Amino acid sequence: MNALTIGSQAWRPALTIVGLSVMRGGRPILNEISTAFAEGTITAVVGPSGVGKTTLMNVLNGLVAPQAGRVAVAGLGGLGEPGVLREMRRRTAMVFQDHALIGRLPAIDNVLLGLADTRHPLSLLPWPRAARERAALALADVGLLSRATARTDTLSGGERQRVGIARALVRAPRLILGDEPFASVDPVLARRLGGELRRLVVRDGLTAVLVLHQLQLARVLADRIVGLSGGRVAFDGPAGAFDAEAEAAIFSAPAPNGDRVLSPDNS
Ligand SMILES: Nc1ncnc2c1ncn2[C@@H]1O[C@H](COP(=O)(O)OP(=O)(O)OP(=O)(O)O)[C@@H](O)[C@H]1O
Repeated sequence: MNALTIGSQAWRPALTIVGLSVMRGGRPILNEISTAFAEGTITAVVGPSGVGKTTLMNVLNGLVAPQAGRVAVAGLGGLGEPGVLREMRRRTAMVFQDHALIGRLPAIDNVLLGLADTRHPLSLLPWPRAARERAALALADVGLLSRATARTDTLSGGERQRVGIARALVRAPRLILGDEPFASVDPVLARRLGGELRRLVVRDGLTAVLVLHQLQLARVLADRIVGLSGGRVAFDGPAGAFDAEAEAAIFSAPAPNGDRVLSPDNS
């Protein structure tokens, strides 16, 4: 795959999307989208409500099949080709705003649930030592090792968010997909957690694609912003170039029902 340029830097694309079109409920949602996501970077996907951000994430994790176009995974091939989706899922971790953690379990046991697909679903055996060590390392990566044995429902909102991120990281993913991962925490904490995630993305050369509503967060956290409007890519460039004009072009476009769309940070 060709190098992906962000600003003046060239990156190795991990995922490349070419001519992607998706229909939902008989309506075209995404129209001939082409873009790429690079290793060692965070890409923020932004755009008005209903534009198709979650739909795009669902195409990337294979939950929604496109009507046209191709998603190519570096070193593997197209998502529709035999075995590629399975391997892609193995390499992918999802980060949610609500991690659906089990409150009565210690934090480390919630992290171990990230490895659930590595053993028999009905296994009653204790987790092997190697798995517990991986979980402890993931908790250390998010600065929460000291709370490993604390019941999850005694942790703060930010600490629970870190447990959720550790549960994603314990899978040793190459790709992190997040749909509004910081929507349930305040902007200051969102920035801090985002910064921690960013450090790991850079350290391990991961590829992160995050749907973000908070544009200020997208600007400081992401290397690159992909802005969707009217089913198309209306902005695709370095986060630093996502200026007021770019924001207005995306969020002032008429919504399908004719309403004007307000920018999320100003509404
Ligand atoms: N299963 C479905 N069946 C029919 N239409 C759907 C389905 N899922 C999504 N849609 C429609 O596709 C469009 C895009 O939805 P999507 O959830 O991708 O938007 P979004 O940009 O993530 O919105 P938001 O920011 O509000 O979460 C919406 O009009 C939605 O109603």
